[in-house]
Amino acid sequence: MTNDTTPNHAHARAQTPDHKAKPSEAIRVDEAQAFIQQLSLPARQASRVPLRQALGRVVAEDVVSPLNVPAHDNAAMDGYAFASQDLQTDHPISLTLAGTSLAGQAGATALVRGQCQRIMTGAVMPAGLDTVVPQEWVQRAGDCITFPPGVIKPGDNRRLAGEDLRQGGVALQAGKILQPADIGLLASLGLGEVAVWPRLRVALLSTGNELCEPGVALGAGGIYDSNRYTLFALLERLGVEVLDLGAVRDEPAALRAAFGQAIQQADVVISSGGVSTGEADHTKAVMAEFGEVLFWQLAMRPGRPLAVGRVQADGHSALLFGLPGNPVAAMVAFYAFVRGALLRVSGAQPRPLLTVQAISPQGIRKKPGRTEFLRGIVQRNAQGQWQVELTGHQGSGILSSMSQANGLVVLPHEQGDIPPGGTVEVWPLDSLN
Ligand SMILES: Nc1nc2c(c(=O)[nH]1)N[C@H]1C(S)=C(S)[C@@H](COP(=O)(O)OP(=O)(O)OC[C@H]3O[C@@H](n4cnc5c(N)ncnc54)[C@H](O)[C@@H]3O)O[C@H]1N2
Ligand code: MOO
Repeated sequence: MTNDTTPNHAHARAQTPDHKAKPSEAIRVDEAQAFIQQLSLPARQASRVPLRQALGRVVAEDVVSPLNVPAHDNAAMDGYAFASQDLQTDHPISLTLAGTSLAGQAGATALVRGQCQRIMTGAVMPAGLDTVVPQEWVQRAGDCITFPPGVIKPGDNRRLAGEDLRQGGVALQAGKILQPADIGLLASLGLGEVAVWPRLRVALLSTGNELCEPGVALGAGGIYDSNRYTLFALLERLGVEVLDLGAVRDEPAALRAAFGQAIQQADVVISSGGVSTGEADHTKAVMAEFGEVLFWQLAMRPGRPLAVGRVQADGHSALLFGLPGNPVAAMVAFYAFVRGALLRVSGAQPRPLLTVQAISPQGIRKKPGRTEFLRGIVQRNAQGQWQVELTGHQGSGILSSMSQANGLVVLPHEQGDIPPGGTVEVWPLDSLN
């Protein structure tokens, strides 16, 4: 990493009033991400929740397995259990039936060589027996069962105690975002509760005098506030607790009251609008009153302006993300900077985003020197390869192109034009939490 990419440098440069920032001075996306990566929240208190309320929550401490799963060696097939020494012959194997073991019964008494036990899937293996021959393989005449040599190896069709989870081992690591399989895994350990971090509280507001609430007649010069609805949905899908503080007029007193309330009530404050260079904007000045806020001009499209900082009100501290007002820019900035940060400060150690390398049949014009995010539909072509088609007009106010898309094409900073048939990286949006 050169000096150019250190967070400190990003910090210093971001202090420059953004209306003076020339495009060449804009901050790189990876530089901004690295800065955001080191923002943190004060320590929070974990609590235990019942499994049915744990989906999507973040595990606060390693879960150590209190028992072996399965608890006993058991049969993986319906058939006959026997001792593998009985396989040491080139002749058909003949065994004498001693009894029956069903799932849910305690282990049967020990058997000896030459004996076998009728056994059902999941039943505890009788002591001394280590192999199961499936019933399809045997011929049975009264108490005698026979099967050919060579079809079964020692240990076949037997599940070992602890082969899924070993007592004393870490079954789930702190930082895991609980998925359906994890909930089942905790249940398989007999645990009814799990320690999780509290849900992150995120206050959401939009700024601008033009904003009207959906459901109300649109005033002259007005637009409906869509950002608060997309952002609310993005946050809800992420599993955080959202405090919707509404649309705030671009007036210092109103902004001061709204940001003050947001900071006091939430871990993270997310606003949209007012972070660029507009004449009427008081948003940036008010944000700056609450703490150390950086007003970035980013080398990206869409989503050039972004405010990031740590703010305080009444002794309560919060992180602040001021997203650009244009609807697509606000969403792209959320995906590029906010989503990962929210997961991280909520205690999660998320796995890296799954991305797709897709062919773009159409060429794409791209200037090196900025990261571009384009909306596209990614699907398999007739040859079974991933292929992406852009969803029309890519202006940062064209929310319909985002609505049609199932992925974001990410063209990195240094990238130049993509020739027809070139390969691009796509972030699949539909599969995200
Ligand atoms: N001279 C310059 N002008 C602009 C620049 C620049 O660098 N120099 N940057 C442009 C870019 S890029 C963006 S993005 C916008 C961002 O500006 P703001 O964050 O200050 O946002 P606003 O000016 O408040 O609004 C921009 C645009 O978005 C609409 N908007 C705002 N909030 C909402 C909402 N909640 N729901 C739907 N739409 C919203 C607003 O009406 C404007 O049309 O600035 C460019 N200008
Ligand atoms: O953030 Mo702006 O164009 O990049 O909409």
